[in-house]
Amino acid sequence: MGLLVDGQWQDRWYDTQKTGGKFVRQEATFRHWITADGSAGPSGEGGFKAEKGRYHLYVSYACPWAHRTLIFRALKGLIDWIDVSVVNPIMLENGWTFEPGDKVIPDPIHHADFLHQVYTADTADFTGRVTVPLLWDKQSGRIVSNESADIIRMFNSAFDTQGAAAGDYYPTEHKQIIDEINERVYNTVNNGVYRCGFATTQQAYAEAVNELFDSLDWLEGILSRQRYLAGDKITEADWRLFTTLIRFDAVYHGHFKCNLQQLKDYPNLSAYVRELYQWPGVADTVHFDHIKSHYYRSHKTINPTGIVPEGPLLDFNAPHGRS
Ligand SMILES: N[C@@H](CCC(=O)N[C@@H](CS)C(=O)NCC(=O)O)C(=O)O
Repeated sequence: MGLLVDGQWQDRWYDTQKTGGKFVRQEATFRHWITADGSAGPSGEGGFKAEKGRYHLYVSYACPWAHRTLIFRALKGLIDWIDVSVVNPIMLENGWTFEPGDKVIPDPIHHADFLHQVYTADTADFTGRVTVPLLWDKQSGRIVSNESADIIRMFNSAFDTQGAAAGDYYPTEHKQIIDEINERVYNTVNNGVYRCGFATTQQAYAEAVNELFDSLDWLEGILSRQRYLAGDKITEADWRLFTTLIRFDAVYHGHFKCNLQQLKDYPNLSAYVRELYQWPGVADTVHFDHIKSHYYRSHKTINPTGIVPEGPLLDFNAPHGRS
């Protein structure tokens, strides 16, 4: 684990000393948008028009943020439009790599050994973390975005006039409620599990774990009254929650010490995760081999032996009963 400083790779773990043991995630750096006509989006510059075959997505199958983008690519029928490279799940002193391994898909554009080379191909003196997902424009030779929340919004609508699959996961009438849910889910659940796992003081961990389980109780309550988080239709808010929940019992409960309960202790949340897993196209985006080996083998400060546990045994194909 490391970062680029003036274009040079440095092997450094997250510094939590200045923040009282708390893990603080850095803001993404590249914030341009693909739009239907190439006009500028809500941030960044214009010039990124939605076109078949023009963009390339770099992901890790382990990463919950990258996972969102793979789900939207599948839901919106963009699999043949946007090619994907998949990094090796083990992230150590060189950060994300394309070291050959099961399900690793190499980089056909830069033939990179390391993901940081793709960042410096855009900005030679780049300073910052080298994260997935990363969306690359083959035409201009530039990074479009490394922010998953933006990338799923682009995939949701930018390609619609050119024949993407139907479905609007951020409908105008529900934007406000989706934004409100996203805000709490991001801070206390999506990033909350990392705040538990990467905390380096008891107090920082305790704060994060209590907020996480308060939010899971709140979400369980919502799902006991309605089918999806924003009402009777599935939205972006559900998919953003899903990528954390699907990893919960397998990695966050043990490895990140999110262990006041397991997901299976929440009847509504666990049935809901099964329903979303069984959604057409979604199971193909879930790879527990990469998920488990990434977390247990990459974070040496948390799991020095690198041993990957055999369990728990999970069956996301069991009937969900949420009709
Ligand atoms: N804001 C980013 C966060 C992405 C992110 O942190 N990805 C992790 C993998 S789960 C990563 O690549 N971490 C490498 C690092 O921080 O050095 C997004 O949502 O796209």
